[in-house]
Amino acid sequence: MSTHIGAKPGEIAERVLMPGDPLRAKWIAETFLEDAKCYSTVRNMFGFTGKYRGVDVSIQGSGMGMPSASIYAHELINEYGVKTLIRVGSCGALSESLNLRDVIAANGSATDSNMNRVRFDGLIDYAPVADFGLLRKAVEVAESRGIEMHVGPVLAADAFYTDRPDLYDKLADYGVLAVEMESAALYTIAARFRARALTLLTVSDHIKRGEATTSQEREQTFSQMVEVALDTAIA
Ligand SMILES: O=P(O)(O)O[C@H]1O[C@H](CO)[C@@H](O)[C@H]1O
Ligand SMILES: O=c1cc[nH]c(=O)[nH]1
Repeated sequence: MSTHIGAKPGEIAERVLMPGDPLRAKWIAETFLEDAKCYSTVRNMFGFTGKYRGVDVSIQGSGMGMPSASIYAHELINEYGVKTLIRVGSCGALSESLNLRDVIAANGSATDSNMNRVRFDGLIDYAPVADFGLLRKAVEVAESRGIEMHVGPVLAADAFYTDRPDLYDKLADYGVLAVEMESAALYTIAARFRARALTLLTVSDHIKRGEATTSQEREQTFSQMVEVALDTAIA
């Protein structure tokens, strides 16, 4: 057991999908894996391991925001030997060219989080980026499945409810596709500990148009993103 994950050594696969929502983790495990077993219920942040096309894959909820996701990424890599982490999250579209349910691969992650300012003494604006091999594979998988993949940078924000919508507009001007809350921390921790990480997102909200999916849809309907993530994880 690690501090926040209740798995025994060997119970977590080298390849892990990480949704923020623990109930999305349960849905993914029950819907897409064979012989899925729950290895952790600590804090109700469920984790499961099963087989996808004969390969061991785990699904670990990571919670909302970078402090929570950092804990799970750190422990998965350092205490359980995880090598590949693919976040499967929801996001709010900033770009007018995106629609609800579009799938995004985040090649890089801007952030308003202070975590990397502390890491680098405020001297460096570290650029958290996706693992190129995983990104390329995800794009190939999406193409082969006929899924349009939008590749671009996202914002990893500390706040879900922002006081600065003007900054969202500015980021959109600079090509930032969407906002979510974990990718910068995931990319940074994976880089630090020599693991591979990618963030895939499904547009659950459109910030400019005020469109939104329901919480049930966020939990149980983002199949295209999950299938791309699973095919990428086992490639
Ligand atoms: O759907 P998940 O993976 O939780 O991701 C997004 O949804 C949560 C906010 O509703 C944040 O965690 C954000 O990053
Ligand atoms: O962080 C997030 C996730 C989904 N939708 C948003 O608007 N923000």
